[in-house]
Amino acid sequence: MDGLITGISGPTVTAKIGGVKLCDMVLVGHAGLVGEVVRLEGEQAVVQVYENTLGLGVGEPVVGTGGQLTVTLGPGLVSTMYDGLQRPLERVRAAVGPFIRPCRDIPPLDTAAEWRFEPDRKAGDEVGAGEVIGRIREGAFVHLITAPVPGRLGEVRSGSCTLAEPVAHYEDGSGIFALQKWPVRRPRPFRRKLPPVLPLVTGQRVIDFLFPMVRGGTAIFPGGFGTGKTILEQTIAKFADADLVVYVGCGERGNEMAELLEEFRTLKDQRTGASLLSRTIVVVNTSNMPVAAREASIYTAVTIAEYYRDLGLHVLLLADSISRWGEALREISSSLEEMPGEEGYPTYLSSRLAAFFERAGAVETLNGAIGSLTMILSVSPPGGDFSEPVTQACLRTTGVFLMLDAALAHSRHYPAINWAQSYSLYAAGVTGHFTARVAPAWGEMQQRCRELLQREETLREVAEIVGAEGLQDGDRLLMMTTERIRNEFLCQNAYGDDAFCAPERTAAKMGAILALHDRAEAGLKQGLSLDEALAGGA
Ligand SMILES: Nc1ncnc2c1ncn2[C@@H]1O[C@H](COP(=O)(O)OP(=O)(O)OP(=O)(O)O)[C@@H](O)[C@H]1O
Repeated sequence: MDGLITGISGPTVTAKIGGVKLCDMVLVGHAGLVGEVVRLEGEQAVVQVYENTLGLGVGEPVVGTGGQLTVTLGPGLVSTMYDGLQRPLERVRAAVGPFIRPCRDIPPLDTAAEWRFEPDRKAGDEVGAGEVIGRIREGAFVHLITAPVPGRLGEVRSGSCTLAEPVAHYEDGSGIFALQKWPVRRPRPFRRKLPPVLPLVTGQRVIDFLFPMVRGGTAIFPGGFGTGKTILEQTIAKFADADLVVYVGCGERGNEMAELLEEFRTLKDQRTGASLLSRTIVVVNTSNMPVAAREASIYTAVTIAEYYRDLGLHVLLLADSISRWGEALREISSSLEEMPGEEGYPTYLSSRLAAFFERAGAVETLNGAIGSLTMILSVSPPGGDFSEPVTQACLRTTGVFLMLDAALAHSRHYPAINWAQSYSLYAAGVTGHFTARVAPAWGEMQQRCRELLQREETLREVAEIVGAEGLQDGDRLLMMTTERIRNEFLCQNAYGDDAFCAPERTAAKMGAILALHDRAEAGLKQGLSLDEALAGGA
């Protein structure tokens, strides 16, 4: 399966090569750049190259690998920062310096590191495909080492091992390794999908209280330039109630990713007290990296997330921003001279995004455990126009829509989530959970809060005409209460002690605001003036 480059157009390369299939991974040029076959016409293959093609020449070799683009999965993924092709960036920097260039000899997982293998099965046991034969502990996570094919075990090790050597052998001498490779475009299998009903606490009051997330759900927050997308993604990454966080920096600034890593190293996980990095995997494809590799980074990240989900964990995938992936699809599609769809995006944009969102969910794994993969993705609509194709395509498939409002951001109301336009399709189910477990009045308070904010919307128009003084005392009280809701409840400074708010405190805060409102309202009914009613109620 060797061929030759016949043409190059940016990241798209045509090659004369036989025996390759669609989506096969090929190595392009003398440098062995990683690419994927995206079109086949007889012996002519069109290859999408995920690395910088600068200096690549016609006539250079193209070598088929006989398989698809894969990720390597196993112990050692956690705390690592990868690029879209799963190169461990810190080890690459140590080897070749800060400017990454193709280097195939640095494996994604450190094959020299020692792990402790605890066998579940012994020599002579008959095992089925996918059956667990032992486990390796990586910090708080337990990796299940499974048999790739059915057979009888000839030898099973116990104790110290590296990823380079087999932890067990079949009777025919073939080895079973603790690491496995999985094609990124193929969703990992599970026994069955479960309805996502358990809340995912983010620690952001506006989300947990008004637009709750569930484990296994999907959320997007579109917002124009500077509306706080990155800060919101990072705050959720720090405080969300997930076992593991996979954070994808897709086409964003490199310095933001560097700061994030530095912060994660020093910050502690609320639940375990360990460093936040010990529950985080970062996949970066910063704005200066090849655009086409954004496609690879998204799929690499989701496959890693699925692998940890299959260990029975609640995994949260955060991507900032999904629009940069959309832009990459547009660029790739135009270099392939495909028929453009809306605004130049490929016609398959919606189906590609929908298939990606389908990989989220709560599942019963093949081993009978319950795991979930939740996705919270930021969207950067150009010019803050939410009618653009990527936002619209995401809207059709996501359960939570958090609209970041430029006007709120300009008035420094953060997180700038517009409470009138956003929604959560999971709210009904999750409210019951919070009502039963956190505060009996949760559902009722949520309802009242929504009503107050809605009534304020109407009153605001009246107040603009007659002035606040022209309003009746009852209406002025309502305006005062909603101002408190907005400033003290919906606003949350990501840099202070208030960055995380547990559901109990969220309920207490809302309870206090509503109690004050009720006392003052009762005072008004008894004929007190607003000032007297507020003083009496305070
Ligand atoms: N919760 C918050 N608390 C305090 N400040 C915030 C909060 N969210 C955002 N900000 C402020 O808003 C600024 C812009 O936020 P951020 O960089 O996340 O926006 P963005 O939407 O990702 O921008 P871009 O479109 O450039 O990627 C931050 O530098 C910060 O000062």
